[in-house]
Amino acid sequence: MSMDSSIPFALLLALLIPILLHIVIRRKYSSYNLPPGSLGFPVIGQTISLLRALHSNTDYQWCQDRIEKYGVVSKMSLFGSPTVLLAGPAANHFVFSNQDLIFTETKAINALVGRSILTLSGEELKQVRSALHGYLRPEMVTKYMRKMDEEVRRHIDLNWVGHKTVTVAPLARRLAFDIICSVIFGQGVGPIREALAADFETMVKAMLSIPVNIPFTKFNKGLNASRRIRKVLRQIARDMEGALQQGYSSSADDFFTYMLVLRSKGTHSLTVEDIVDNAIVLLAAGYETSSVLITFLIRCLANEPDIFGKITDEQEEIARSKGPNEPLTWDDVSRMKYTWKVALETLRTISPIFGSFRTAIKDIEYRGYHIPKGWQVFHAQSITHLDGKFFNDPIKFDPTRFDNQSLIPPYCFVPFGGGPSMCPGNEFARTETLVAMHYLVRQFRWKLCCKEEGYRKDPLPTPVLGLPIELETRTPPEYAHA
Ligand code: HEM
Repeated sequence: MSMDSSIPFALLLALLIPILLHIVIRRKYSSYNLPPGSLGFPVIGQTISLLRALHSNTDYQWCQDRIEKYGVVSKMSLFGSPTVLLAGPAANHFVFSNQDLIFTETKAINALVGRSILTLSGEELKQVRSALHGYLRPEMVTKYMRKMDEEVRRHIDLNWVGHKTVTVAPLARRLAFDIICSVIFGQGVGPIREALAADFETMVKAMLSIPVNIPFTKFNKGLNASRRIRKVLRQIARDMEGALQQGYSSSADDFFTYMLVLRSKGTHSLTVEDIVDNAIVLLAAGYETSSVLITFLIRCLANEPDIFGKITDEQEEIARSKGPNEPLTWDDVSRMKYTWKVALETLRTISPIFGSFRTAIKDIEYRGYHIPKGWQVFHAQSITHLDGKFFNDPIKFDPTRFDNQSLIPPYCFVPFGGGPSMCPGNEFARTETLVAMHYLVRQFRWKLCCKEEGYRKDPLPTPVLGLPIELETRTPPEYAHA
């Protein structure tokens, strides 16, 4: 076929394939009332357009455009699967409480994090969920305060003090990683933690990669990193198991001991290998999201001097009630009410998690439409955060919205999700963020180096330059500790 004659042929094919696909789907699901919308071009569907929107941070508008065209339930095709987009408070309630919609497993996630809360189902998932939620419940977080306080001070002394400029995003990632590492398995500072930090960065990048396991692909590097992480954690878990068997271990604050004690009581039946897999998820889920909150909170404060001033006043007041070098306590953190409202407003305006992908494990009906078994749901949960129907003047940064949280309509503010899979780490995230802000605002003032710096979703919000800021020291470090 000559070049000239192949062009009309390709055009014809481009026209015919969606029509054929439409006919096949119509036939297969003739008895179903499928949501409105088009599945687009085979395999690709709307994937490229969504990825482009995430990258340019226009995903909110992307979803709104579809909602205006088709309503709050519409079908499309994403990452090779027929998908239904669900948005709005009613959809949030529906998805969070629906046991027949499970997190979509990808080949990459399965390979990288093994048998964990993200991939288990049925009774095993219930057991793991209850154990993890128990490990992160507020009474447990009170016990982790001391380590959080130590890690924040160490981090600031090492990375902020004496610097004229710092780049916030990588520092916030490292701080959140150090905190969770020291809490979860008591891994102190040193070469093991350094190696783990590097391997986690590589593994997390591979979670959304194309699962092609040939040398030097993102996925291959992620797999190798995940193997090294497993080896280190397995050894730590075995050491803890040994200590427990010999009666040496008195505390169950570290995740391994906590899980091994629960197993000995018959609460779950996970192997050491499974416990390691879940520790990996806990670590990754914890530091990825909290670091986004800390980063954007720092950015918001640079843009809002009045709010910065009020937070400083609140933190100074708390510091005045403490002795020199006295670590923060749970009571101190409970008094940081205004600072937390500012953090909530940060989560509203820049939610670390835009949405999630779930898979229907049986036919489901929503608002009169069918979601067939095996289809994906793209749940754009945070779209309600910026909807003027629920938040007056939604673009305005206004922490007073959280003065009376009962006025916020149900399922409209959901940064931590909801229902049985609601983020168990919310108290942990709140505490570490407030501890970090206490020491930062007491010691420094800051300005953005680049006022126009935007951010993209990668898939979590990431400032394009990493958020460089100019620092001015307020209180000399020797006085800032308490
Ligand atoms: C600002 C910080 C955080 C945000 C915004 C956040 C947000 C979320 C969201 C939206 C979900 C999914 C809920 C759903 O779709 O049903 C989730 C799940 C989860 N998060 Fe967080 N998270 C944060 C911090 C943390 C921390 C610090 C930890 C651990 C220490 C953690 C551990 C988890 C785990 C294990 C799950 C899976 C829960 C399950 O499937 O039952 N998160 N988080």
